[in-house]
Amino acid sequence: MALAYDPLFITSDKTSIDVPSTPPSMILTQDELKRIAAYKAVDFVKSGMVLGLGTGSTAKHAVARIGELLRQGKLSNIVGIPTSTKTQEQALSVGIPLSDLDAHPVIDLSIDGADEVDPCLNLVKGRGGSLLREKMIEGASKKFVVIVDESKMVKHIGGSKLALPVEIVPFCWKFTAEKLREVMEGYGCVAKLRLGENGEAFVTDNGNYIVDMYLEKDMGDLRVVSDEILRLPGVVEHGMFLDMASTVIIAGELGVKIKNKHSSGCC
Ligand SMILES: O=C(CO)[C@H](O)[C@H](O)COP(=O)(O)O
Repeated sequence: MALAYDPLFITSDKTSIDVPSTPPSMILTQDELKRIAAYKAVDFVKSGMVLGLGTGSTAKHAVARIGELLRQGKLSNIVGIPTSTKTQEQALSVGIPLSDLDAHPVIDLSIDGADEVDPCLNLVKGRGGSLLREKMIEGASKKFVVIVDESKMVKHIGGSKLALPVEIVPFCWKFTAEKLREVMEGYGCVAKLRLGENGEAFVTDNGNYIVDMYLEKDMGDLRVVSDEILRLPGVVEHGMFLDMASTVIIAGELGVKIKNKHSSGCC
């Protein structure tokens, strides 16, 4: 029997979604799934909150929704802390008052997308290039809600064909990229400087470069690998967000699934 898609259908942490033997009657695009996850996360937003505003094609739906609720008078007294200049522009365009971490060192709630999520809610982020500000802001948040479509769920982060991003200073970037490759050699690493649309090095909002680390093997102990990367002079930050997410909202063809950190069985 085909299952109809119901965006309000929410499974609990431990419930797995059964894959129907026939396709669902309503196929949603990846962007529609992202929007559903984003809207569900905005349900956590209350008037008076300081909010970390994420970056990317999923987070932009949350920013748009917060702006809409402010305009409708359903939310008030919100302060947004944007994780990129792009999000800053969007948030201003939809009427969200903005501030920064200096003025608001404690954030009530951050909402952002991710590139990969593992069963323990560890993340890879930064394929959009905003990993440093995202890690600073989301790390300062009492609650960090991650919004993804189901394609982002993986068994092990960093082990997919997509890269683990590392932000590095531009000074002698080849030297740092080579040191990174050496540290990650055991995982079959190819390190590539990220290029922008103009074919030049992609430059982050912080004036840095990004090296994308393509790994053939799963990383072992993520904390050990994280420490090894961060110890390298020239490295600013990497895209592994370990033990940071409080909740992950996953939108799939069969509905929305919410996973909480304390019931993931890992923490
Ligand atoms: O980390 C990020 C940007 O630095 C994004 O959150 C991540 O790349 C997911 O993006 P999208 O929602 O477009 O799939």
